[in-house]
Amino acid sequence: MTAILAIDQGTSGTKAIVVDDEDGTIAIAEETVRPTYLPGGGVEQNPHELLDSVLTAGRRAVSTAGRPIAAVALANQGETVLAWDETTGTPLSPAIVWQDRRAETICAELAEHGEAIARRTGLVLDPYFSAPKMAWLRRNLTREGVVTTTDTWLVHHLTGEFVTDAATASRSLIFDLDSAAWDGQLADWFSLGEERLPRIVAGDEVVGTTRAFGQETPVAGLIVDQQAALVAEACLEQGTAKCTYGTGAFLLANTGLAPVRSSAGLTTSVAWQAAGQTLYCVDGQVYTVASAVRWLQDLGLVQSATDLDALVATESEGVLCVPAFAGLAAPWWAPEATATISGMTLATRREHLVLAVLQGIAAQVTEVAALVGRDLGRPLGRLRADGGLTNSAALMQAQADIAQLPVDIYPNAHATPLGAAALARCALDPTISLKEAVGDWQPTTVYEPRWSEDRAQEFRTTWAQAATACATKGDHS
Ligand SMILES: O=P(O)(O)OC[C@H](O)CO
Repeated sequence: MTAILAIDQGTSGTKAIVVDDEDGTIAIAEETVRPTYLPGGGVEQNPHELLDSVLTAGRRAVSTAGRPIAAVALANQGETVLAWDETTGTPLSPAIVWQDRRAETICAELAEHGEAIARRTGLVLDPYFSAPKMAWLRRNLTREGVVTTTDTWLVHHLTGEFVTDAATASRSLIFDLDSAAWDGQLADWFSLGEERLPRIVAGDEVVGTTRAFGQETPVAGLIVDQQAALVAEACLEQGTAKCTYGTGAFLLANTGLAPVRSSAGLTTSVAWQAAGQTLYCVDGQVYTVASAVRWLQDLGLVQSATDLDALVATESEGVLCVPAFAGLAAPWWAPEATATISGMTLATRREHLVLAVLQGIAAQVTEVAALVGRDLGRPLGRLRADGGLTNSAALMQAQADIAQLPVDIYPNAHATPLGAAALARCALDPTISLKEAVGDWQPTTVYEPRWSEDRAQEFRTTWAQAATACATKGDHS
């Protein structure tokens, strides 16, 4: 019986679970964290709040589980950065969240290197990734201390080590995808050449030990949250794909041992490093999903995400939403794009707005899914889905309808921590394969497309035109 504490430090909250290889998930604790949205596209978090949430949720889960834990695993937001003092661990800046777009100026200045950066990193020169944010932070906030992604800081607090995992490093724009190592030339371009960068570790590596959750325990299973969900959903073979519907939606497809460069405007990253191998994935992003629902809540149109299905209209009556509340990612890469809702009349009710937002999210995921299929050389046959918003039948049905794909709902609300836990299990026992650590799963629900192909195609065409209009409206170049 081996119990693992797996912590998912996400944008809107931190979830800690204790998962046992015999009894499954035996304890869950969650802490909300609140990003601050600033004018000009800034999105920040209080680092103390992040650390407190990790410690509080982790300790509560361990205490509820009431049994010793063999390892602590940590999934992180991927591209969120902060400056901190390496001796004391004290934060020297707010955490600059992945949704923050203020590093756009940094990217614009490096435009002439855009192609070379894309070739070497598999990413697109966009403020979403961590290096532009690190450079922006250095220029505007502080030159003191080290500047890293949040995982490095959290793990330093737990273990005293200075590390990040290969998947997180691959989200930076200063990481060479083929050699899976930091790239000095790229770091120079971002004026980060003098920075002390963390040691890159594998997902199945024990990086140190912590006493933060009781007795001394190894820390292993470091990974980006999206990649962790890819592991949990057993997307272990080339060509398998999942979409997580959280703060944003992230569709990732495993491309195996080959870092396939997207010809379709998607990004390529390390999926995970384990058993001495580096696996890669291609991914597309919808920046605002739960954030878009939160916006509906803030306007008083819905009370909570659980209201969506009760309030949604059956037909949108021509109301169309492009939910680009924090710019548009793949394949538009338009950080300045803003959301639009069109087609409203005096007969438009909040139910239509709710449906339009849900359809807008599903349409954006659909465009990404189609491009993933292009990069894989064959269309996706089905879509595995996890994340809090898979609870909305209206969203999932819209997804199946618009994408014309069956959507398989992952049966567990904790895909991300489960993926990190699987890697930690492999770290504790290298004789276990990742496949064995993950196990099989059956969808709780399968949403089959109900729309005709023609209707889906017509909707996609209209929506894509609206998205392109949003993307070009924000383009001042
Ligand atoms: O915090 P989440 O779960 O919305 O995920 C954040 C993403 O990984 C950002 O790239």
